Amino acid sequence: MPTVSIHVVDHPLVAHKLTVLRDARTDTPTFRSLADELVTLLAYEATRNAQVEPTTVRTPVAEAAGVTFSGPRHLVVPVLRAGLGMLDGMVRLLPTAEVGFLGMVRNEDTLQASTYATRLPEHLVGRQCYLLDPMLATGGTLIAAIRLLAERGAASVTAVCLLAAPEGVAAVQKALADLDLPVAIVTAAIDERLNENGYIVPGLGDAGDRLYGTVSA
Ligand SMILES: O=P(O)(O)OC[C@H]1O[C@H](OP(=O)(O)OP(=O)(O)O)[C@H](O)[C@@H]1O
Ligand SMILES: O=c1cc[nH]c(=O)[nH]1
Ligand SMILES: [Mg+2]
Repeated sequence: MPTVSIHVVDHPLVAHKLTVLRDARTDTPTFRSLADELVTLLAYEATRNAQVEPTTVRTPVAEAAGVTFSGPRHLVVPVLRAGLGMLDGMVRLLPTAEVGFLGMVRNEDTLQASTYATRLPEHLVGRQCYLLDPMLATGGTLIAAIRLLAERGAASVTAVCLLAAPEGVAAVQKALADLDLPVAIVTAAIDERLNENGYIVPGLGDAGDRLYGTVSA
């Protein structure tokens, strides 16, 4: 089994929301709330392998068999800045998760990612981790973020991305083939390609700018 598995969520609600998100006419407030809704739908798929153990509860009528989360608390890590726009949508489904932060930025000339902030637990042994980053373009950002979580002992890493480029998916699979923990990418779509500026085509533009109303130089 490859270390990195890819899950494209095929659902009309996801496809509809993504279409409006892509639309250049969609304003920032609408973009933000749609991204939030879309993440919650992706989170449903991303948490499919959440560890649970059997338990029982007493209903008003009888004893019922059920499950409860097991193992150490989940860790949710938005990759600043744009990943912050995905945090509420994710923790809506995982309210008991701990939240860590990674600040990363891609140099738009070299397309190399660098890390400017790290606020994570030192040890992640046994913990299921969820990385939030809307755009998987060249893959440089995600590769560095996943490696960092793996080095700290994460039991698994699931990256939730709104959009991915085929080049980025291939780069992540190649770069992380040596890892011995399960890595998954859950996304709403894999687009056609990257353009000469490293942007996803057709994509949705710069996710951070569209979420926060800024304009890239
Ligand atoms: O796959 P890659 O080629 O590494 O590119 C993807 C990264 O680029 C964007 O972040 P950006 O650097 O624009 O930072 P921002 O979130 O602060 O806008 C995006 O949110 C990803 O983190
Ligand atoms: O298409 C892209 C590529 C990188 N970052 C973005 O925000 N959009
Ligand atoms: Mg940006």
